[in-house]
Amino acid sequence: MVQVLNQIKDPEDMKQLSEPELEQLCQEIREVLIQTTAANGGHLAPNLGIVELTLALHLVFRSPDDKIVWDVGHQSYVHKLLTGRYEDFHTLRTYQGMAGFPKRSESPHDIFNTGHSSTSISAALGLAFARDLKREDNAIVAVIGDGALTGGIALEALNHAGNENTDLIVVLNDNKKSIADNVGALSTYLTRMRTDPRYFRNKEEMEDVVKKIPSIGPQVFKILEKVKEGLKHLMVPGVLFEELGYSYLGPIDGHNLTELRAVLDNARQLKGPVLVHVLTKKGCGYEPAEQNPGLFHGVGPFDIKTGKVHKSEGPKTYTQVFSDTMMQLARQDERVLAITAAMPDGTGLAPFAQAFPARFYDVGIAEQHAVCMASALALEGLKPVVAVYSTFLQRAYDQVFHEVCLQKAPVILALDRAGIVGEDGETHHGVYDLSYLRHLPELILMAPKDENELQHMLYTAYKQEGPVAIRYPRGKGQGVPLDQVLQEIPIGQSEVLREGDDLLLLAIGSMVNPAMEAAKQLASQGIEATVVNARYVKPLDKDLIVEKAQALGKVLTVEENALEGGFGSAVIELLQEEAVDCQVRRIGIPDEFIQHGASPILLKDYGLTADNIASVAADFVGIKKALTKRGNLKLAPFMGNVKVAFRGEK
Ligand SMILES: Cc1ncc(C[n+]2csc(CCOP(=O)(O)OP(=O)(O)O)c2C)c(N)n1
Ligand SMILES: CC(=O)[C@@H](O)[C@H](O)COP(=O)(O)O
Ligand SMILES: [Mg+2]
Repeated sequence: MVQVLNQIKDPEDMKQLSEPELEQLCQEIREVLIQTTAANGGHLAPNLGIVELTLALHLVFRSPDDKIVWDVGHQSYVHKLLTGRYEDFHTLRTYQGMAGFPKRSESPHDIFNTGHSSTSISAALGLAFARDLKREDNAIVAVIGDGALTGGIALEALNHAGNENTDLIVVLNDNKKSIADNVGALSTYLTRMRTDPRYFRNKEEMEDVVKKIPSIGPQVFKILEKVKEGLKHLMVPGVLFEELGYSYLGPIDGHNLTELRAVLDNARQLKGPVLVHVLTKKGCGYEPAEQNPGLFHGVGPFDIKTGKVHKSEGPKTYTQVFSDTMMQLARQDERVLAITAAMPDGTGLAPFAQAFPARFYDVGIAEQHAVCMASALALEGLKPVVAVYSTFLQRAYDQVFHEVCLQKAPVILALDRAGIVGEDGETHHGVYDLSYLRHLPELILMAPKDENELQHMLYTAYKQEGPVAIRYPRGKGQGVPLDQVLQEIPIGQSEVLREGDDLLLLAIGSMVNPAMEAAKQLASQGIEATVVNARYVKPLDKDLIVEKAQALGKVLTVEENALEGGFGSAVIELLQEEAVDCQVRRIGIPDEFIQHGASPILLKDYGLTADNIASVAADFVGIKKALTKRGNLKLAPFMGNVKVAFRGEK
């Protein structure tokens, strides 16, 4: 029963609470987190682990004047609950409800939008410089996880800030976990600090160390006396963060509110960059999440009592089929390697990692490095597959261009979560890859209509001697039978699924089956569509598209990608180059960001359904009939006839 949390309309309200009330608040927050994510899904374990730390931050600092930046932002639920959003929290991650990440539009306490990892220190440094330039006097705090700290941009900012004289606090939330176990030398270093008793010098030892510093020692000691409580947390000089220019406080027990408050209070008083190292337990307070923080990192609806995630029946996911095919290829060819940027489970590479540990690389949250490293491996004759979410490959665009395509390196980019991903929302939808990849020379770019085609495409990619990207959606496949023998799909060859005289429905990837459905609906209205599964965005099946467009005069392209520069754009460019006299309409994502919510709702919103394809197609063909009646069959020059339609627009 919530008694304290509902009284907190602003973090300042917490400052009146007694210690037992604060304890009660922590408990209530954990209950609300569990109940809400059990119903809606969400990032439970990261939030359970950061309850006391978030309370301490809001008790010590004065948000929003003091600015707290949450890295990734998946752990900002507690912050949301403490900043006046308890009443609406039940709408978390639902359509038109509260976002699962910080949003400036949602609250003045959300200082910087996040979702993609490792930006908090850069953002905080920018905020700190702005404060200095404006001669303001507020604290700036970046809260970053040990996983996010493996990201290149975090290290770039850490490097920069350490050499600057500006006041900035970096709170490192170290729970030893990224989504899976954290990786890398920094992570090993942090683990050593957690466990090696030499790092836990007591206060007396510290006093001795400081006093012994020639000439300045006693002075420094006097200053440190002022921050007495924090003194016992001061690390010996020489540790990494001190060397980088930070005053290091830690490691601190991240579940001890009193200690956290004392140390953060000290951090607030120190000048220059400060790093507060906080040790937390991911999933703290809910046994199933403590036992399996990976599963409860980002979890679907589950049963609170048993901790069992609600089963969703149905066919294998695209990810599972990708995973199985990788295993098959790896068994046949020892040159096949798998690379992930901190997502072994999400990308389906965990079984590969188990079976072929020597051929598996988890590079941390380092997409740029993953792609560049893959290029070098490929140039050495190996067969690297970088499995990455479409949205996160955006981080490595330049590596795809510079390291992979320019050198014609036969790297396979397996882009999972392409298209609308649902509840994670605008930062995570993978709706730009066709646009940001298709203009790169040398790259072959494909998208399967179903999971069976995915396995053949992966095999086809494996057979190539240049770079290939395959994009496929989040979630279940179509439930089609999977061929036992992998086959190459000729490069640039599309597939005619249905012949009709009234228009060409030209679809790519996840939109092929809705297009076929639409064709069936149209047939019942007397409209016969030719349906083509394009398969390749690059190279396009030029001859077939030109031939059909010329013959039918009307082309409706359908894609789960931004219209700007996407598949439909490629088709328009082709038809214009070939001076084909026809009309084109496109269905896809318009020039706006897509919010969060269940995927079927969002797909419907954007007209990415069989019903809407049928309705746009019927309208398209209807125009032709009207023109014919007026005896005006002559179509204007091609470009003038391009009509973009989405959301059933007439
Ligand atoms: C650029 C980018 N790559 C990958 C991800 C996926 N991702 C989200 S959270 C996360 C792990 C973060 O670990 P950490 O920062 O330690 O936070 P924790 O969940 O442990 O609190 C990953 C890999 C992402 N959000 N952004
Ligand atoms: C915060 C983050 O970026 C990931 O945890 C992401 O939410 C995972 O998404 P999937 O659930 O699609 O694996
Ligand atoms: Mg972590």
